[in-house]
Amino acid sequence: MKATAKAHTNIALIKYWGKRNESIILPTNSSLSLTLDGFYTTTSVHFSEEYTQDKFILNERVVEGEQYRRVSEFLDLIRQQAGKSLYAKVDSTNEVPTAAGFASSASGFAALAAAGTKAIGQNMSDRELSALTRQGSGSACRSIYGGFAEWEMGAEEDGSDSYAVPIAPAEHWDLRVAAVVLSSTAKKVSSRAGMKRTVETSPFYQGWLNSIPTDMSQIKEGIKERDFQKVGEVAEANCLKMHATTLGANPPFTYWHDTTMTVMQTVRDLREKGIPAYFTIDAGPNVKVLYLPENEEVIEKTLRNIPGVADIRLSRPGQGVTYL
Ligand SMILES: O=C(O)C[C@@](O)(CF)CCOP(=O)(O)OP(=O)(O)O
Repeated sequence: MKATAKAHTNIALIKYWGKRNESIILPTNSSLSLTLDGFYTTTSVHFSEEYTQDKFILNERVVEGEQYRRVSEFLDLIRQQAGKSLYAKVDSTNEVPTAAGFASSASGFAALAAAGTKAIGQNMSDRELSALTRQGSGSACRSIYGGFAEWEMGAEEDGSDSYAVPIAPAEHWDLRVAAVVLSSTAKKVSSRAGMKRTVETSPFYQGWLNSIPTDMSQIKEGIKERDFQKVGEVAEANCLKMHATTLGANPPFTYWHDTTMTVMQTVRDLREKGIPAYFTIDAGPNVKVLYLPENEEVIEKTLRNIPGVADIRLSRPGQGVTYL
């Protein structure tokens, strides 16, 4: 009983930032992302009676500790849903330059969910697979689909209506993303810890939640119309509101380093010069820049010249989960 699946990471344009339920990962707000072609995980899962415990291999190295525990607990969910008690060997290869500030957990859990359910003999709908993936890592549930996907927060407390739905396929719009990798490697607050502290202590948090419905309807309109200015403005403002909540947390924190802000200013300067570009930032110092294909050369050159920038990784819209 073996299967292999491939899933891409995604970049949130409307951020998931807060849980209303930590144990089954239910969010406080809906979010929307673009699946990216450049970064992906390939995972094979083999369930067999020969195994006396789960085994997790990542990029040809045996994984133990917290990362192993999260994978083994996720396999428990798959075993439970299938009514089986077989152990498994999980073999994953990440084409996600973890340093690029992309949540490799997004492509990782989406590929694991797809390969694991297939291997154990469960044929799930995309929504069921997304709801399962959500319990591994929230943002991963959006990677089931290619192109633009919305993770509907749902209202049920058992999470049965909290999963991602497709908004537009990758072919709908060739929107490009440049990941600006900074050389700074200072320890950061994880997205899980960062959103928990913010939800629990930031006086700005309710303001963040209040702004989501309008942001979401605006950005979906912009995607439908392929209106780059509208999508870019909403995404950039949404990211700034998310990060504003961390400044009000107790204790306060920010993910931004000095080079983060230099990149943000450079993107604003590009707009001043008539080159449309917008930034978004997740739970780390790295910046992702949205741009249009015709400006790829000037965008890459400008970003690469910023002191403190280690690398630029370009990406196009990517496909949803596939079985190999
Ligand atoms: O991707 C986004 O919507 C925005 C973020 O990347 C941060 F900016 C959150 C990602 O959180 P995730 O790693 O999915 O958390 P988990 O559910 O605790 O595993």
